[in-house]
Amino acid sequence: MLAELKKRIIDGQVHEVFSVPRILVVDDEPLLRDSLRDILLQNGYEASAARNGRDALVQIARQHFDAILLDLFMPDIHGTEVLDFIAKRGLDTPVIVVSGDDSVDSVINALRGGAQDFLRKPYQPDEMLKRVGNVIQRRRLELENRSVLQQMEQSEKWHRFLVNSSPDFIYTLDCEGRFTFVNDRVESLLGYKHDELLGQHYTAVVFDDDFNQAQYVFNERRTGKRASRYVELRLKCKECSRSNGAEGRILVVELNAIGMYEQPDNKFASRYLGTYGVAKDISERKKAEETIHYQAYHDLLTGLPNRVLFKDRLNLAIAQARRSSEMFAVMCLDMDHFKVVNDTLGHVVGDELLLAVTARLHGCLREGDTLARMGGDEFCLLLPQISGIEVVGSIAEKVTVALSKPFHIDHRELFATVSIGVSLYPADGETGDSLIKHADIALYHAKTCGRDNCQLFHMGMNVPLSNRLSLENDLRHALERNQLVAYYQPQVDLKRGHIVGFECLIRWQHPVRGLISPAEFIPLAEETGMITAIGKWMLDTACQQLKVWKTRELPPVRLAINISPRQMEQPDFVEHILNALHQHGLDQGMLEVEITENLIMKDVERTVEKLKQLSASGIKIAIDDFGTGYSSLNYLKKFPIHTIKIDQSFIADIERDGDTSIVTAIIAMAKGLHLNLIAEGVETENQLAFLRRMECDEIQGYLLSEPLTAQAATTMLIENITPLAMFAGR
Ligand SMILES: Nc1nc2c(ncn2[C@@H]2O[C@H](COP(=O)(O)O[C@H]3[C@@H](O)[C@H](n4cnc5c(=O)[nH]c(N)nc54)O[C@@H]3COP(=O)(O)O)[C@@H](O)[C@H]2O)c(=O)[nH]1
Repeated sequence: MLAELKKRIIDGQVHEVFSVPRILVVDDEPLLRDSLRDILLQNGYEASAARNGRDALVQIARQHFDAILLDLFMPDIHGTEVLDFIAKRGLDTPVIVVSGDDSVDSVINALRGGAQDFLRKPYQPDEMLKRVGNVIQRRRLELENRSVLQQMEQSEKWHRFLVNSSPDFIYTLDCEGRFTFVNDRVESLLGYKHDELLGQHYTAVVFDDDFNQAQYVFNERRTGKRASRYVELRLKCKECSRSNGAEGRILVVELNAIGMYEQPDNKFASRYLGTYGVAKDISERKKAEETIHYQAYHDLLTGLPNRVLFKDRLNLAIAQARRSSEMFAVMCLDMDHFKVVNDTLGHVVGDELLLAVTARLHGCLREGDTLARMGGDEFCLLLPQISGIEVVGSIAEKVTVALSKPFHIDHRELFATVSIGVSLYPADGETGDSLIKHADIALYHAKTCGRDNCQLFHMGMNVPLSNRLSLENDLRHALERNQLVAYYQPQVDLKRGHIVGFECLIRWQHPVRGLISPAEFIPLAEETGMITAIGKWMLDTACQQLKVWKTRELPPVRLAINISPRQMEQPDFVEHILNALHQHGLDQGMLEVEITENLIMKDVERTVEKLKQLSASGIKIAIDDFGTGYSSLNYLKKFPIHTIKIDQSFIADIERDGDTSIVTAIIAMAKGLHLNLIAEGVETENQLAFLRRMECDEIQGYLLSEPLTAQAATTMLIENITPLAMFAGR
């Protein structure tokens, strides 16, 4: 069977086809032509005939032949022109020249013209068939070779493409450790061109500190599971390369390497050629791991060690101090009133202040000290190798001095003080937790001692803390057990000398501890949320008192109650006040609510809305402790405010150093805005005289009266004694 699976290349593509070889017989002599064609047909070929040279050109141009039997001497064109035509068309069809002219020249010309063989007329049919079979077989082998070659080239191209487009650095080394192949990735990863690295020793790219470890993986001879896997190494990028940004860079890679052998399947029986390796760039992963690690141990705002890292350092300090019998200190610092800054000026300003405080605290550290942020406004200092308590004192002093200057943040001048608690190793604890706990207790004491001071822990401090816990417990029962009492401090009109109102001030009649000041339990009530119920109690009590006085037809006075931030936040805050007044049949104008500047600034929009509702109902609104908070004067115009209460610290200044500047400014401002003005904490005749001169509207203070029980306040109203009368004309 001549029909066979043939690979034919058409338009550069290899096509596999089954076909019978097709032969073209070109001869002008009809007898010869026909006999030749018949022999071919009888022997299984497909044969066509061309009667002259031109006919041959037409047929060759039209279709493909597997071989051509070509006569040379034809009347129209010579056989060599047909050969020319075939050559010019780039056809690889084998041609056997069949000619009566067997001169050497003729043969040479034919072969030069591209003929594959020469057959002299007359020929033996067997000889002719053998020649035809040969050229067809040769051509088939050529086609097959070409196809295999093309496949290999294609496959090589693919492999090269895959290796070069790999995100990893792929290389081979010879037995001496010199690069014999590097893929394209080397340029973007290490900054080298191929040629620069080929022939170089691998140490050219290994980071010096990693040489030892590198020698095992770069000289890897093992294959299979025992070969080097996931070895982490640092490679250095080409140093002089400025254009690619790889200069001086270190690349962290994960390397896999195996030995290469002449026969990969049988390394024992074959020669070792070198090492093949793949290096994956894991710099980004390492960076991410480092970030996660950093975040786990540092405070993100300040960059300081966090609680976890501080405890770790503390444990190290304990181990070291134990070995060397040394003393060290733990200092807990808490910023005073930081919450006010955050609540009123916002977290951005709060964060700026924390950063500025951190910077100043840094300036107070010795080498080896650790400053950590434990959360919020709380910092901890670890002071190793303390020679004596006086060192702690001087560091605390340094901190206080460093923070004493104002901070300029967001065009504002802010002040920050800290309360400090200190514990010492080993006297105050031998574990990290006990040292932190005791420094915290000392800090709590510093807070209760008026803030902005430093307290060294001593065992006696444990008691008041437990007191605080029992105080909290007792406060929960204070309401139901009727232990809360309202006191009333008169507010007197300076011109007329009449009592125009009272400020309601709460007290706690504790069964064991006696009368407890609100300064001691109101912050606790705020912290625990109990202030909401206590505030409601105070409002009801004040309303009841007003009702009693109204029923007894005493001169009408207003009562002022203090409102805490948590009360204001209650959704039914306004409703509750209006209901209370309504229930007791009271005129709204008899009640004044006192709020602080800081409370206003906490949530301006919502607060202004609630205050507008109260004001629209006739309830008066007073700003307490005026001048001490962080606020904008803008709200004085925006808010429905009736009264300003000058903070007692400014009134005290009049007496202390004769500084009247702030009071003078506040009075002028209140008058300009037509606001009622009350001076708080008036204790001396001197202060009274000044306030009278400045035409302050009302005063309140110990000079006239301390806060009174309901009964004493009632007596004062009944007898119509005006405390001011005593000072009239002075
Ligand atoms: N949310 C609530 N807070 C309340 C309530 N009752 C009181 N408080 C707040 O507790 C703080 C302490 O109050 P208190 O110990 O009663 O002190 C007040 C006065 O007694 C004191 N005062 C008055 N005159 C003088 C004086 O001449 N000298 C002097 N040293 N102190 C004086 O001042 C306090 C009044 O403060 P203020 O409220 O700012 O007008 C205090 O902050 C109360 O607000 C309550 O029911 N709810």
